[in-house]
Amino acid sequence: MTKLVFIRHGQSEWNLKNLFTGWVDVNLSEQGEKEAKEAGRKLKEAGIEFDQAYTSVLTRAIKTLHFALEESDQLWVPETKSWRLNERHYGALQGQNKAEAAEKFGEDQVHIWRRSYDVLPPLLSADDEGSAAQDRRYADLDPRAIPGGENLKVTLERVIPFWEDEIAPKLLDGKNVIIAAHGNSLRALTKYIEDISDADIMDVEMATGQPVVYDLDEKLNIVSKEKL
Ligand SMILES: O=C(O)[C@@H](CO)OP(=O)(O)O
Repeated sequence: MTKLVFIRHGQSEWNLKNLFTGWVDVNLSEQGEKEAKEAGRKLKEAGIEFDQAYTSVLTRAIKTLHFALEESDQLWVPETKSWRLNERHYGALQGQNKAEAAEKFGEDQVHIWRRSYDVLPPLLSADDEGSAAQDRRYADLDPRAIPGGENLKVTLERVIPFWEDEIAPKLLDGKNVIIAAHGNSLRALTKYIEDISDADIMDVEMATGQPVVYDLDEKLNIVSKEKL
């Protein structure tokens, strides 16, 4: 049996302020750091040992991974960072307050932007201040791959190639894997591996800093799922 663990980063400074975050590289809040360390203690208690770690290129996920691995005495575990595990890009909503946006555009519209499978948020253009096109960490990416805003469908379409090319082969090789990422990149992966419908995925939420542990058989079928 192979173990696959998803962990959404601990609370970020912008989760705390209730701001749309997406690809904006904010830090963990104090509470978020505690959540990440607590996750590590739970992983240790459960005796889960990893062979490979994956995370995004965003600080809040990377730090969550490191705190969790450090607390479980596994900071040495090899890790790969990829933009493909980034949070969904929230386009021109990034930096806006979610409650204020609901007042301005209506609760329903904001819910559709946040949880519909295929409705895009208002987009950011490549020359907008804050576009990822201006950010050195994406310099090697084809500029056409840099999003101006993503829905869950587009997020899934850029996460899955990374799953298929990098993560699934490790699991098939019997390696235990941890993925520290984001609410929506992990919802995309959850949808894919659990075969959740476009409608039902709207109701799936990931708690910050809570490890979700899957046992997978040799064909990567899910044998069990447990939230620590
Ligand atoms: O702002 C974001 O980037 C995400 C995660 O915090 O928000 P939401 O849960 O609304 O998709």
